[in-house]
Amino acid sequence: MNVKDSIKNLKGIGPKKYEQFKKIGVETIEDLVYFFPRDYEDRRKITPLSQCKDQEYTGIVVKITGRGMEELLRGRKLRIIKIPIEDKGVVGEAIWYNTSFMKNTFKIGGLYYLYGKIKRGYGKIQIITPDYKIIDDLSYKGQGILPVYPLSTRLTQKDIRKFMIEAISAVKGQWEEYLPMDLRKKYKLCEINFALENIHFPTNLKNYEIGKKRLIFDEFFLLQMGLHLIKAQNTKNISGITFNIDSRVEKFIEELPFQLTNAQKKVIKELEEDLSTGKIINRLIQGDVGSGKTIIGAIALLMAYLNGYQGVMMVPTEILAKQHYETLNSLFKKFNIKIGLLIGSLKAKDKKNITEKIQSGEIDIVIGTHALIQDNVKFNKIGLVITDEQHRFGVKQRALLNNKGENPHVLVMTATPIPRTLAFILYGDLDISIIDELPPGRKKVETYHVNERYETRIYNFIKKQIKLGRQAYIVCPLVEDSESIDAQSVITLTEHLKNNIFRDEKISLLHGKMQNQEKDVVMQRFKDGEIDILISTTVIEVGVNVPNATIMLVHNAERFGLAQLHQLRGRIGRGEHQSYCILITNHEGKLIEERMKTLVGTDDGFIIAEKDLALRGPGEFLGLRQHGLPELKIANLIEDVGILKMSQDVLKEIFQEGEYSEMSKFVLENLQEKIHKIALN
Ligand SMILES: Nc1ncnc2c1ncn2[C@@H]1O[C@H](COP(=O)(O)OP(=O)(O)OP(=O)(O)O)[C@@H](O)[C@H]1O
Repeated sequence: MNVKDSIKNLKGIGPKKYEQFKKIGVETIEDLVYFFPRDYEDRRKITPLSQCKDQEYTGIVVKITGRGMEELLRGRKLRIIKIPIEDKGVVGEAIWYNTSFMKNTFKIGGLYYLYGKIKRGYGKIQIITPDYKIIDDLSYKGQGILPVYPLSTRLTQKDIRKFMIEAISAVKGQWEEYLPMDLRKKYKLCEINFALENIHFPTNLKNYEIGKKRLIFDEFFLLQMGLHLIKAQNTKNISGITFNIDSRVEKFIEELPFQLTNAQKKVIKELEEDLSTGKIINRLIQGDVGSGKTIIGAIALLMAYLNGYQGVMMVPTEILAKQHYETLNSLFKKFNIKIGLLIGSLKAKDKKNITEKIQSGEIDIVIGTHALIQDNVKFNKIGLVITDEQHRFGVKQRALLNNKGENPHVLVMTATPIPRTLAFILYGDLDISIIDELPPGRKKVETYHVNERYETRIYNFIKKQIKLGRQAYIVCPLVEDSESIDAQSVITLTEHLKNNIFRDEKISLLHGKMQNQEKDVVMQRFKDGEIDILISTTVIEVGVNVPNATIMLVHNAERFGLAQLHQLRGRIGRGEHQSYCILITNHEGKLIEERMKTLVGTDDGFIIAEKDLALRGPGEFLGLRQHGLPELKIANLIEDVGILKMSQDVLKEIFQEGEYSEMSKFVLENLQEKIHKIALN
């Protein structure tokens, strides 16, 4: 038998069983062997019946001492089948429910191995619905370590175990090793056949660990190999638009009201190098909150413009789109650049007008939201696509925008630091630039974690700040009160504060349920200093830039993710004044305490992101179901970070002598199909 053969070749798999396996994605022997256990049962131990403990799962060796009895309970609905057992003079019962045939299954006087849950009480010892096996003599050593598979169809553990044993032995030794021996030795990775056998039926725990490590490695390695190949493909055959480095860019940078930080300079240099070589750039720019990503985007857009191409920037909210639109207009005052704003809330007539100008090339740079990816938006000559806050857009949306031109350059900007490990997997097809430095002169935001009892004191403090001319944000998790969620709401809190606390201050609210126009007016007034206190949901989370705001008060901080709180805190500390972030939690708990402590203790977004990821797991961390993470079968992004790093090292080593070295050819030839399956699906 071959690993590619259908599982129909296994004894006992008829059309019905086959259908069941198909449902869990298993059609070939290979699929089956790559269907990994979710857990194991240690069936090596045999406990004397007298020493079995209540509720314990264990194996026992017993003699069947008589015929089974059947009892009817609950108005004859429940049948209990009791089989008498005995071990060294101690007697007990094996129990089954509603399966009368069990009465006649056992040979009276026969010796059996039973594995199941023990129940003790009222002087009785019972073993509940155990697995059983007739054995020859008392020297029986148990069944070893048995796999427990995830069950979702009508297949039973017994079924899967049986077919697995058969499959593994049918293709024994046939799994092809793709890793060269010296690499395996260096990184202490076992041979693939050994790994696959020991992940299902480990001879001992050590071999299980060894096998598991190899398979986790494979999963990470193949995934990254796939991304590596996509990246190579993206850049190899298709040539990108070449942007000439224009001295006007240099001049523009010189005339900025501030000096670029070294980190910003480094990223600009990386961009210039990429853009002038004729390859297509696909680059992720990661920077912490307030690190100055907008100016990088602006410089890239300017380069496109000076080379005669249109540029586009897509952002996740209208507030942000408008803010960038204003920033770019003021930055590019000296140039004759036409900038357009395309957002969903424009009147149909204005939208039509803008799209026409985009198509005719009259508009050079477009800033917008999702409205940009509508079918009717066509570009004249697009050379650069920037998406801000990438992970709020799906991968598909990014592709739609990228496809609006002939291979435009792509820059992805994200303000939510993504832990390196995740970034490699989510954006493995992109080059990564990191801005790991804040503009000089920023004062560190002071962060405090308190409970509700401090509210009055905090409100007094806010009053003082407002007297000094500053502004404040107050964030709540809910828009309006909810019966099912016990948390502060924007509407109720605004009423309360207006009537009782801040009678003299100018106070306004902002939330996602308001009309776009209303939101704009409020935001604009806050920017202009006409509002002192803005009570808001997290609509202000990304990108909003009001340097005069110095207070961020978050109610029910326990309800937000760490990365999200860090983003909120990033709204302050953007000007010359000392800023304060106050996190009020309304529930207690060790985990809440630990999370708040992280925020109080550091303002490094990367450290916070790592911690958030570790505490909440990747799905929660990214906050979206469609987060683009591949489904991993055996590897765990948090627990197995060490192996992930190792797989990255191996990848480097394989390609260090070039794509066509003996080593990389060997690995690639053996892997083509697998890479496709894992990485490109
Ligand atoms: N090198 C610099 N020196 C001084 N100020 C700078 C520098 N670079 C950017 N800034 C200013 O810092 C502020 C924050 O920049 P920007 O809005 O680009 O941050 P960001 O990285 O987009 O942050 P966020 O993700 O929080 O919005 C802006 O007011 C910008 O003008």
